[in-house]
Amino acid sequence: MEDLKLPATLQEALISSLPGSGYYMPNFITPTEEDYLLQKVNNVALPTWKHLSHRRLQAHPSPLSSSNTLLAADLPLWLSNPVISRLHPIPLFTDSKDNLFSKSPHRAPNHCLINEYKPGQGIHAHEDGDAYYPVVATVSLGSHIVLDVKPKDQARGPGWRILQEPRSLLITTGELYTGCLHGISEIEVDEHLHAEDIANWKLLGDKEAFANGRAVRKTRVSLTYRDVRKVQNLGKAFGALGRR
Ligand SMILES: O=C(O)CCC(=O)C(=O)O
Ligand SMILES: [Fe+2]
Repeated sequence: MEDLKLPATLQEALISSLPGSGYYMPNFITPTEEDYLLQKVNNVALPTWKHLSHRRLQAHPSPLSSSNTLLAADLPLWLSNPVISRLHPIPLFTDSKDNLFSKSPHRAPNHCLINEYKPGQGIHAHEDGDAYYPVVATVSLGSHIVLDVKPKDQARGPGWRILQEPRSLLITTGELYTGCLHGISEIEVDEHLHAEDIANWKLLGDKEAFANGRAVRKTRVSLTYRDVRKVQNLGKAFGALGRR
């Protein structure tokens, strides 16, 4: 049996050295679940992938419209379970009735963007913007990667580096979502992986794997779960037309 040791509350997973709210949980899924999810990601029909110059991506249940609206549909079961079902019961803090998505418009993620990066690929510094409620929960599959975070206001300093191990969950919300940019550099080897350089060092699941301060990247897939604010229910839209 592959045992998971999840924190009892989100507070226990807080990356305390960051300016706003970031949470990190190593080993959020098991190696068996990681294999299963990678198989699901890789077995989609080829046109599901959108090819960008430095990564490729899938959007589930579908891409957003040009007005950032999601057509109402459920996430596929393999994206809900085990990730959302495991995150849902974790309270914000002891005795809290709230979880990560309690205050989001749909009280749960309704969208998942899946990115794939080969070694040497990445994503330029950007913000995710207000199409989404400001919470992103990201599961990493297949490889570690380093997320670079920097304040939009450069006067507030150069920023932070978050090391995401394979099978980990990273949550960015609050000031980290709204006040910072995030990106992944286009390199094949991550270096300077030390306690002083990595914001979530204390929370890592396997510090030994980074003992020499460097790690060669493999292909990494990220499942990024969000709650899209605007959802359009086509059934209802057609119903309204029919009544006219
Ligand atoms: O792959 C990641 O962890 C980050 C992806 C990202 O920033 C995005 O999809 O907006
Ligand atoms: Fe992003």
